[in-house]
Amino acid sequence: MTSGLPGYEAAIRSRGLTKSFGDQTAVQSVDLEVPKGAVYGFVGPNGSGKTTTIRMLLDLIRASGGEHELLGLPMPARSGEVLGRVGSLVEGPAFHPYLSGHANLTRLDAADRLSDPRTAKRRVSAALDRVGLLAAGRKPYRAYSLGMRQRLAIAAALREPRELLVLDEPTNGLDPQGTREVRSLVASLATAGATVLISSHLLSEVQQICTHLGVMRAGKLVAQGPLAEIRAQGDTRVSVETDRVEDAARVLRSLGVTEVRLDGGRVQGVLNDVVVARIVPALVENQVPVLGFGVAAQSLEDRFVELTGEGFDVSG
Ligand SMILES: Nc1ncnc2c1ncn2[C@@H]1O[C@H](COP(=O)(O)OP(=O)(O)OP(=O)(O)O)[C@@H](O)[C@H]1O
Repeated sequence: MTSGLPGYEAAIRSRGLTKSFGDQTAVQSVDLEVPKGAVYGFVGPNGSGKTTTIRMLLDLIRASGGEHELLGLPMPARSGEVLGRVGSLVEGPAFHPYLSGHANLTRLDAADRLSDPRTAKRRVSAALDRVGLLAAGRKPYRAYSLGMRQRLAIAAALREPRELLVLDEPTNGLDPQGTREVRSLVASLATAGATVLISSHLLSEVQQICTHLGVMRAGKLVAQGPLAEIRAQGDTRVSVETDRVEDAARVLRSLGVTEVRLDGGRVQGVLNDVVVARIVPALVENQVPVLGFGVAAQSLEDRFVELTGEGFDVSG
C-alpha cells in the first residue's frame, strides 16, 4: 500500500495492541477496526486505557506488543508519511497564555515543518473560522473559556486538511454548550469526509454523532462495531405485572426466560429465544393473573453499564 492511494478500508486497524507499565497491563491485546469515513466513539470509564491506546496509535509511546496501521500504512514504520495526514488532540498543545488565539496558532504553524509559510495566514484564519473563534482570535488565550481553549486546540489540529482526526476526550470539562459546539464541529468534519476517532468516558457525549463504537473496560476492548449492531446485541427483557410473582417466575423460567428477578409486583427476565406470543397464554394457563405485560429491548445506556461494569456515568 502506498501513501496517498485511497486503497485502505480501515483508517485505524490494530492487532493485539498491548501496553504494560511495569507489571501493570494498561491495554491488553486490543484489536481496533475504525472504518474509513466512520465517526468512532471510543468509550469507557476513566482509567480503562483509552488514552494509552491513542498514544500508541499516534506513536507518542511505543506499544509493548501487537501492531497497528493508520490510513493503511504500518506504524510506526511509516509514521513520517502518515502523521501529516492525521490531526490529533491528545494532551492539547501548549498555548502561550499572553498571546492571542491567532498568534498562538501562527506560532504553532511556523514550528510545523510540513506547513508552507506562504499560506500560513489563510490556514490559521480558516482553522479559527472552522471552530467558531475567528472573532475571538485576537483575544489573549488566558481570557478564553475552557470551551474556547478546547476549540482552539482542535483548530490547531485542523490547520491542514486531515483524513483522520483523533480526539482524546475533547468534551472533557466542558459545559453543555461547549459540548454541543464540539459535537457539531466533529459532525461537520465527518460530513466533510474525515474519519474521526473521539474518546469519552461519557457515552451521552458521543453517541449522537457516532456511527461506530468501541467500548473499553479495564484495558480490554469489550465491544466494537456499528452503533446499531452494539445496541442490537443487548438483551430483550420481558416484564410481567402480577400479584402472584413466584408462580409467574416459575412459568417464565419453564418457558426459557433467564435471569428472572422479582421486583415488587413485577417479574422481569431476559427473553432469549422465547416466543413472546406464548408467554401470556402460559401464565393464564397456570392461573397467574396478568395485570401488565411488556417486552423491551435493552437501551444502549443499559448495554453500556453491562459492558463496562458499575460506576460508568452515562447520565452526562
Ligand atoms: N505513564 C504511565 N505510567 C504508569 N501507569 C500509567 C501510565 N499511563 C497510564 N497508566 C495507567 O494505565 C491505565 C489506563 O490509563 P489511561 O489514561 O489510558 O485510561 P483512560 O481510559 O484514558 O482514562 P482517562 O479517561 O482517565 O484518561 C491507568 O490505570 C493508568 O493509571
